Amino acid sequence: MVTIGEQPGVELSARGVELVLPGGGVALSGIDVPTVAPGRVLGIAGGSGAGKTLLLEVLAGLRAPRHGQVSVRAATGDAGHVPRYGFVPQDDIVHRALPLRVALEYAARLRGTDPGDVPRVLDELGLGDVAGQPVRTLSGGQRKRASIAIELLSRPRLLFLDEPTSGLDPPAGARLTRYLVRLAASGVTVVFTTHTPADLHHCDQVMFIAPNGRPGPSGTPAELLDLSPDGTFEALYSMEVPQGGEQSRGRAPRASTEPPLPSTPARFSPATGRLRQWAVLTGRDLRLLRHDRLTAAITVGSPLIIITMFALLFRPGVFDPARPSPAASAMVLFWIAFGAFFFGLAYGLPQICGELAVVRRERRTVLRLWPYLLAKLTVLGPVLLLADALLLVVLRALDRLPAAAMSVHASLFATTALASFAALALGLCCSALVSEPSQAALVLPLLCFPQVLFSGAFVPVPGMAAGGRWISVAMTNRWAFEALGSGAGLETLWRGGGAAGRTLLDSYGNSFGHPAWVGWLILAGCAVALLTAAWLVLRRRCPTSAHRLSTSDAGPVRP
Ligand SMILES: Nc1ncnc2c1ncn2[C@@H]1O[C@H](COP(=O)(O)OP(=O)(O)OP(=O)(O)O)[C@@H](O)[C@H]1O
Repeated sequence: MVTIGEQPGVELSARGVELVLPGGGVALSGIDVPTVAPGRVLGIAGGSGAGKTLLLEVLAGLRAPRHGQVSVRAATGDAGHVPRYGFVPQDDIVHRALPLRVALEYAARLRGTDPGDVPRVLDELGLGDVAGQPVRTLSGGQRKRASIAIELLSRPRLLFLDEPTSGLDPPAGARLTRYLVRLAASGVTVVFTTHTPADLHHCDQVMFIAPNGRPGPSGTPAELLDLSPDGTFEALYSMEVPQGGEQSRGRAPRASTEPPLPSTPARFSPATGRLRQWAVLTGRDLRLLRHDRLTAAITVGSPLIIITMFALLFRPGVFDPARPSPAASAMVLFWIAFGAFFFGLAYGLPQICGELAVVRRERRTVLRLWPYLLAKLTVLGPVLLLADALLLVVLRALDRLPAAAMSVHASLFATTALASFAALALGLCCSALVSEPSQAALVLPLLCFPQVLFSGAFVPVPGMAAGGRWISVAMTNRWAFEALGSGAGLETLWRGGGAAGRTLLDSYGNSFGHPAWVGWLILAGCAVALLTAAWLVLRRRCPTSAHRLSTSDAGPVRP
């Protein structure tokens, strides 16, 4: 039994891994991973596209192999024990707008670890001097170390790193590899992929993946160099060994020239429950807005610009019961409905796609999706409510809305608020579906057009073709427009509006005949359904790991 501090070490091995890609191609076949003892380093090498990342993901439990078995065993003899593990992806994925220390503090809180540990981890990785800098201003090598720092916060016992030295100059790469060796000497089992043969000299064990995911040679660096026809690692890249070939016998513990890192046990909060995650994520979203000034300015500024445009566009007095202007009153209400929809959609669309990689990474360890989505609503909801309220107050103050009882204005506000929330949920759902903010920008007009065309404002629902009527049922803007019309008493106004009013009453039929709360129920239902859809999309796109991090380090093994 091997125990590090209060934590047991972790042993990793795999046999006969075969992985099939979604398209049906076999990416890995017959791959054996030699047993990596606690506190040892395994380097995975191979040509570009050989399957190193895929194998790392299989070992980390992020992909299920078609055949074969991965064994991750805490060296306690307790089969139900789940070791803490970390996965550092190839890209340096950290919120770039945040100062490094702040980004790490939020990562620590999310994982239920002590944010007070952040300075120690930063110092260990030589990042203390740049702790206050926004992540986007760090060099490539510093960002790589920042990415590793995030995983170290939860003191993993098993650490996977995908090409940690890529993009670094040779001395920086060597420093990072030596750091990993020291980390291993403190009891962490380290597995990393690399394109740099020099990295392999630092490993306890090395395995090659031959082209097309076939098994390559494996063993200690010395054994492999003996095997190599020219005594270099480079000659082993294309070498294939028969399936089930001899595995590494391992080697005696390495005598490190540098002292191992301290292995003090981490201080964990009892759990990162949903409520705590929601609070941390809400704080982080607020902080992101604060540090990303341009986004904050657009968030606050765009409703102000739209409200100003509405104020300039509409004439005053169209709701005057003595001299109503029926067609103009319908247009005012439609554009209010569309404004509320647009605020919500424009806020929601950029939210997830810009940080999908971060979500994916956090999801592998601790992130729960409902707290994540609810944090977005918590931060953006009040801004939306404020924008909707301001829209109505300004238009009423300028006599673009009826001089009616408070209850009428409350009804209009409830409609715009629900329309905005439904659109926000639509925006979040589409944001989860696309991969890039640029794609989200392309989706914006595609989502807006049908909401204008099929809202029933320009072509009243009774006048639409059958297909259009069906589509209009799915348009939140239709229900918002009708609820606004009902709440503002559009039918009563039009009855007193002479021939023009009567014509409109005929063409709009029963559009405003139902009470506003019917529209509210539909809008609320749409918001819940779209938010659930966003959750489902995220669940599919951001899988959890089979050995997902348990911050209490005592949960059961997941199947
Ligand atoms: N999601 C996917 N769908 C289809 N093919 C994929 C997917 N992920 C990886 N592949 C393919 O599987 C093969 C192995 O990919 P992998 O990323 O593991 O290679 P790698 O050895 O890490 O390469 P590199 O060193 O260039 O990063 C590649 O041919 C890649 O195109």
